[in-house]
Amino acid sequence: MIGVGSMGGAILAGLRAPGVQIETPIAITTRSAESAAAFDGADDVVARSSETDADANREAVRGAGLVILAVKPWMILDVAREISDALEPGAIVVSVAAGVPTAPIEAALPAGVAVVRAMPNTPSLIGRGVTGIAPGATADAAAVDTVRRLFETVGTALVVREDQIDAVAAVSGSGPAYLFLFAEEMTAAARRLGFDDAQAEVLAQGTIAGSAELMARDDDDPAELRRRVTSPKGTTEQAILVLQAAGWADLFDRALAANIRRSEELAGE
Ligand SMILES: NC(=O)C1=CN([C@@H]2O[C@H](COP(=O)(O)OP(=O)(O)OC[C@H]3O[C@@H](n4cnc5c(N)ncnc54)[C@H](O)[C@@H]3O)[C@@H](O)[C@H]2O)C=CC1
Ligand SMILES: O=C(O)[C@@H]1CCC=N1
Repeated sequence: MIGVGSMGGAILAGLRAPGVQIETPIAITTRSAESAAAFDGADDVVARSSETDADANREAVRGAGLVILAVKPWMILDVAREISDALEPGAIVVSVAAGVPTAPIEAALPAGVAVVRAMPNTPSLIGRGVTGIAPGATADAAAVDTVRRLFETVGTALVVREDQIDAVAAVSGSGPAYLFLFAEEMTAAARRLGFDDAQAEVLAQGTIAGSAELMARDDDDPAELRRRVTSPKGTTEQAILVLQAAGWADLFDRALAANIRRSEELAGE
């Protein structure tokens, strides 16, 4: 894995969780020596720093059947070119970068290397990720299956067409941030109602976490779960009316469209 920041780190933590069966050691690189040193002593990870070792990325991919590129979108092509001559023939290269299509990555790599795009999210850290996977032109069904199984070890994986990956990023890739924003705002609103920080955290964040878990476990859809809270002529109804009057449906459409526009821009940067 090249790049072990927020997203790479979440995938790595999910892969290292007890019960996950994966061939080790996992070779990783980070930019700083300090973040690589955080893995000193681990017997399942070999970490290198690209800052202190110019060959770190090439060394990490040597002999690897599966390589995950988890650096920033604007660095993906440089890193692909950098590791190109060290890749095993037949290796699978997965890019989790937002925006960057498979075609330029394929062009930066040797023929015979399969490129697959994946759009994961940070709940992969706790084995609850959602990942969209799309093969590039060079990836066959076996390569897609390998990548799907990899991401299934850290959550749920969905194979989509590449032209749907930006939309996956807008919904599930970025999705955790929308929920955390909701949690921030609800906690702040609870504080403004007079609760102290600890109380506001329990009331707001405990409710969001419990509701998410209920939605995950209950077969009923969110509309039905909401109905069960919203007594006719009750209190919830009044709050929902205020929220809906703010134009939520349109707001979500506009937010997701802005997200997709940024992916399209990233493709050209
Ligand atoms: N953060 C998220 O929730 C998601 C991020 N992504 C994608 O994941 C990628 C990484 O994003 P984040 O993890 O958020 O960024 P980040 O900044 O937290 O992590 C980037 C990592 O790349 C490393 N790095 C930088 N230059 C390097 C080099 N030359 N060689 C080796 N490692 C190098 C850094 O040390 C760091 O570990 C992006 O392409 C992003 O679009 C995709 C889905 C969700
Ligand atoms: O914000 C970003 O660009 C990345 C892609 C999806 C989630 N985080």
